Amino acid sequence: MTRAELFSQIQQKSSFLCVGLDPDLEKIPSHLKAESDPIFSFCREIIEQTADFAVAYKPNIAFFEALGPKGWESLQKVQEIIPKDIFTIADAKRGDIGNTSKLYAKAFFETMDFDSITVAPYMGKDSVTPFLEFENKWVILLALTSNMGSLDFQVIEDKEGKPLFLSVLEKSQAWGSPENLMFVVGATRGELIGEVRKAVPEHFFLVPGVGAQGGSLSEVAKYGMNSTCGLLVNSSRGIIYASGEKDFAKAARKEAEKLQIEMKGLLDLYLG
Ligand SMILES: O=c1ccn([C@@H]2O[C@H](COP(=O)(O)O)[C@@H](O)[C@H]2O)c(=O)[nH]1
Repeated sequence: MTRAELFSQIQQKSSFLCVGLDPDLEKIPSHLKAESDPIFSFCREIIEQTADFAVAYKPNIAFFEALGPKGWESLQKVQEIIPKDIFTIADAKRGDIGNTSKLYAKAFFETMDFDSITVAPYMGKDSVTPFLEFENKWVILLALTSNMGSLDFQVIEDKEGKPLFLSVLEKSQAWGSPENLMFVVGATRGELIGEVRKAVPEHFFLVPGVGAQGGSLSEVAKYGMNSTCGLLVNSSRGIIYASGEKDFAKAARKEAEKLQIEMKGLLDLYLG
């Protein structure tokens, strides 16, 4: 999917919502456990009920691979039923020496057909560029993450006072372009989102951390929105576990709709 197509989806749906698919066998409603593939059934119902409001889905690979071969099978099935006009993100946080990254890229872009993958920048250029060699596919590079531990390394300043996350943004911009490179920026990072936006005015951000982690959607839009929205805001637990009962998918729909309504207001406010 191109950046223009993504923005067009955002405009059509008045939404920049990414629904996170983090299906945990211990949390899904118990009636689904009688199904042959409970994880797939859970995700399918969530997707069916939220697709009107979502411009992206982000399966977190950990929740699938933890289940072994069966989990990979569920993941492949989930990826295949996501409507083709909706952007897909494999939240896998990969990255290794070039030779190995190439195979990670093949796994998620060819064996499976995800539009994008999250990648850790720590191993540098040769660990990231193999993912960027695939046409119409995206790398979403970790820049300033939503967790407390992001303060351990990402904000450490160099001799000139520049924090590490800004060095990551500046350096990596040369590896790709706003057409194939996005950045992960946590919703919990408040005003720092504005610093990231200054460094990379054109690129899309994947923003996890609203909902269960308490990040503010209005702050994200205030500091992070650009003229083509430039934001995919993710909520996982806040949507998919809105209810643990038989009505879980309807409850997920309500939560997704609430976020979409708030997003429409923000798009109207900032983009007119
Ligand atoms: O900085 C990051 C990067 C990735 N994540 C992932 O996003 C979702 C968030 O889930 P919630 O339930 O909405 O908190 C989850 O898959 C994380 O692994 C992140 O939270 N922060």
